[in-house]
Amino acid sequence: MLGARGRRTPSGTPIGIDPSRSAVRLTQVTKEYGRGPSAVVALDDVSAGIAAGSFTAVMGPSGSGKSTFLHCAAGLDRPTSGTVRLGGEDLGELDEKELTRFRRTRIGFVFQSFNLLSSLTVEQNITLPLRLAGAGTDHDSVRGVTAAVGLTGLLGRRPAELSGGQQQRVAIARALITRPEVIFADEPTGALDPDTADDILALLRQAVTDLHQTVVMVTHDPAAARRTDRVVFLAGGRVARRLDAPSAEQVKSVMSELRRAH
Ligand SMILES: Nc1ncnc2c1ncn2[C@@H]1O[C@H](COP(=O)(O)OP(=O)(O)OP(=O)(O)O)[C@@H](O)[C@H]1O
Repeated sequence: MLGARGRRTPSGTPIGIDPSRSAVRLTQVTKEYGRGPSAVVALDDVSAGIAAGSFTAVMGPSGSGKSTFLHCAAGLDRPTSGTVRLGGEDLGELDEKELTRFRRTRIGFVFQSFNLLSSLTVEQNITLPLRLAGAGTDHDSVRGVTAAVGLTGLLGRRPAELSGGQQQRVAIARALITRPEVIFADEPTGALDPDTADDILALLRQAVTDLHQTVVMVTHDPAAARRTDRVVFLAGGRVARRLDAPSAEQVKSVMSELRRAH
């Protein structure tokens, strides 16, 4: 059901999530931009695991390393040192071509700005990852995914003929179509009004609960973080706190603490 929060064990772990099985694991990841005195350490010896089948938010003050974390975890950027394992694969061992193929077939992305191709129809946008991966289009799964995200009847439209919320639904359908091991979302509700944002969060929750996907989302919004199973807080490029089954109030309070401290 849309918007349903997963049931939890007494310890707070959502039922269905196996915390011992990481979909993504970062081990001692450091990422430096630039060299010498002007070098910036965006991630500083970060170790973190994302449980398979969980919905995780990454939060932290501006400049704390959230985007860098997401980019390194998703193989969009390479750490300066440390390892990232996703679905049993050490991303550092893949060359550029293998990494590109890995991203296309095993990872889904959702961005704040939707990143749809304006000249393609909704259906063509959704099936693009399959075509890029050289896979055939399975019409049943396209119908299944478009129905799940509420886009039935809009497949022939172009992005400019859709609302922001509908465009983000297309982006989520496009991320789901390959049944990736992990979906990474960078501020997916940042450009949407609160009601539409809530619908999109419900959809991401549904992908976790009903489709058993793993979703990792960077957000600034405590109301969005409240919908997740766990929040990983970064501060100064390090993991500062973790919060399971977070309430918006708890998230706000940790965020104020971290802003004061950094
Ligand atoms: N390409 C880059 N070159 C140099 N420094 C960078 C680069 N990208 C990020 N940084 C720096 O790395 C640090 C972490 O940046 P990052 O974008 O990961 O933080 P963030 O938490 O996502 O920030 P925000 O919430 O403002 O988007 C910041 O100090 C930033 O200025």
